[in-house]
Amino acid sequence: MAPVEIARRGLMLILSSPSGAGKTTLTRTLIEQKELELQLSISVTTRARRPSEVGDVHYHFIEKDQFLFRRDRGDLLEWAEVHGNFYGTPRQPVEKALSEGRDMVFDIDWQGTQQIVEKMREDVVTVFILPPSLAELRNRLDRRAEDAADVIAKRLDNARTEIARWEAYDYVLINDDLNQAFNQLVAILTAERLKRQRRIGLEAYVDHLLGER
Ligand SMILES: Nc1ncnc2c1ncn2[C@@H]1O[C@H](COP(=O)(O)OP(=O)(O)OP(=O)(O)O)[C@@H](O)[C@H]1O
Ligand SMILES: Nc1nc2c(ncn2[C@@H]2O[C@H](COP(=O)(O)O)[C@@H](O)[C@H]2O)c(=O)[nH]1
Repeated sequence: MAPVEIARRGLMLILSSPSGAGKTTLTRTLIEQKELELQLSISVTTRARRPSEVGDVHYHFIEKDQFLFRRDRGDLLEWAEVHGNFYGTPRQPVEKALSEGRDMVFDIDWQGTQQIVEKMREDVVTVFILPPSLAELRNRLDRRAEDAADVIAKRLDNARTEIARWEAYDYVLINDDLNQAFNQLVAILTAERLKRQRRIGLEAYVDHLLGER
């Protein structure tokens, strides 16, 4: 017999952390696992592209005037200034995915998370990623070797203020062992996908079940 499919609303899985705690690594690993059927929300940013990044894959890299134009036209679901650059989530792909029952993953900061939670609480699952220590956070940013020393210093300066936001999140993970953190994320996703409120097809399914002879 074919497995029973229950219609479900799409969900928005949001990951935030101080710079270097590992949310990009975790997000990319989630997306690479095709069976998880997650779509990445590709943000617009005014930040310069890192050597390892590909435009329109990791970010849509745009100029500040374009960013402000898109923001003021209402194209962004949320936006924030982070570490001296502008970042925002394009609204249209999110609305399309959710209306089609597909799930999206977001790598955004606490300010953007707050804005999306205010607008769409029922569809949002928020996860804060903590590092095992501040020393390891510094090591990771150094080892990543993608940002200039002054950029790394600014990000480390901001880390304490960002970490202070952990209590606003539904789940908090410590990304010490990457595999463990990844498995914990998948467990969160699995449980959230099973939430009764999201499974809009359950009522019809139960009606059908009870109608059986
Ligand atoms: N559990 C882990 N153990 C060791 N290194 C890790 C772990 N998780 C991530 N890293 C490494 O740490 C560095 C920072 O990770 P990543 O870029 O994912 O952080 P981030 O939170 O997305 O940072 P940013 O906000 O600056 O984009 C990367 O080089 C990544 O490979
Ligand atoms: N509010 C938003 N924050 C975003 C978005 N895209 C990324 N980010 C956050 O910015 C910082 C820095 O990112 P980096 O790629 O320059 O290291 C990090 O906290 C991201 O989560 C967004 O669309 N909105």
